[in-house]
Amino acid sequence: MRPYAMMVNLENKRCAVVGGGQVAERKIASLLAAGAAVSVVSPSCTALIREWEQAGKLTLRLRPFVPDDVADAVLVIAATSDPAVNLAVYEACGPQQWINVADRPDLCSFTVPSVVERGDLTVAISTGGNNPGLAKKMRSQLEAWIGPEYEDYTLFLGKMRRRVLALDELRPANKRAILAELLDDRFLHWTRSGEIERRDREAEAVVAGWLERQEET
Ligand SMILES: C[C@@]1(CC(=O)O)C2=NC(=C\c3[nH]c(c(CCC(=O)O)c3CC(=O)O)Cc3[nH]c(c(CC(=O)O)c3CCC(=O)O)/C=C3\N/C(=C\2)[C@@H](CCC(=O)O)[C@]3(C)CC(=O)O)/[C@H]1CCC(=O)O
Ligand SMILES: NC(=O)c1ccc[n+]([C@@H]2O[C@H](COP(=O)([O-])OP(=O)(O)OC[C@H]3O[C@@H](n4cnc5c(N)ncnc54)[C@H](O)[C@@H]3O)[C@@H](O)[C@H]2O)c1
Repeated sequence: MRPYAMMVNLENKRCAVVGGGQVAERKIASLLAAGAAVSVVSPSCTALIREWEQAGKLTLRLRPFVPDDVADAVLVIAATSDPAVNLAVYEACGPQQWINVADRPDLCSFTVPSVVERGDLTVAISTGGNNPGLAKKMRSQLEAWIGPEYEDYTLFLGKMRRRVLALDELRPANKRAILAELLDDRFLHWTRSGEIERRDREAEAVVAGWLERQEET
């Protein structure tokens, strides 16, 4: 199996998590962050899952799993400590549901990567199930390299890209040249050092320079 990596919009999508331990908690945290409509079923759960329930962030059924619990979910995670229950969750799912079985990579129709998040910038690491510890280790190595400044830097590049693409008077080749120049490290450097006004001014100067050059030719 060769996986297909994609970014999924889970806003308001029904997601069922079976189990309420540490693994379920980690998976639930990322589902909630993605705006999913999460329901959890488990006879016991962590304090944080209980807090989420009390804050109205998810629905919680404090009892053992029954097959009907996953009937209307588009995405299902089986993360109990009982392999027989995890298998029963898998068997309760149809081929149209996305299923993750925490202790059975072979049954998963999707697995969860380790993720570096900097606002709209996402870097996902999967080892194809070979060693999740390696994915976690690489995440912390990448986090040291891709610092918090990348959140603002990504927004800056997004804003400039939209601005440049909307300039009807610019020829497509010149738009590409500006976008390439804006990716120069000096703009990252100014974001990192907090020289935001300078960065934005220099970016505008790049755009103005190409507009001028175009008029001359
Ligand atoms: C990345 C991450 C995402 C997340 O879960 O959010 C994730 N596991 C993480 C951590 C982690 N998991 C485990 C350890 C203990 C050390 C060890 O055993 O190695 C640690 C490290 C720790 O906790 O410190 C144990 C473990 N994991 C799986 C099995 C079953 C098996 O392999 O058979 C067992 C043995 C259970 C047992 O012993 O009973 C299976 C899966 N775990 C995956 C994802 C998928 C494959 C990802 C890939 O392609 O690499 C897959 C296939 C299914 C899935 O869960 O989607 C998250 C790091 C998040 C982060 O911090 O960045
Ligand atoms: N995929 C991963 O990332 C990963 C990482 C570590 C462990 N695991 C596997 O995931 C399993 C869960 O790990 P954990 O640390 O969260 O365990 P845990 O013991 O902290 O939690 C297990 C949870 O399962 C619930 N549970 C037990 N029987 C149930 C039932 N019949 N119906 C519903 N819920 C039930 C318990 O109430 C508990 O909340 C482990 O057994 C391990 O094999 C997977």
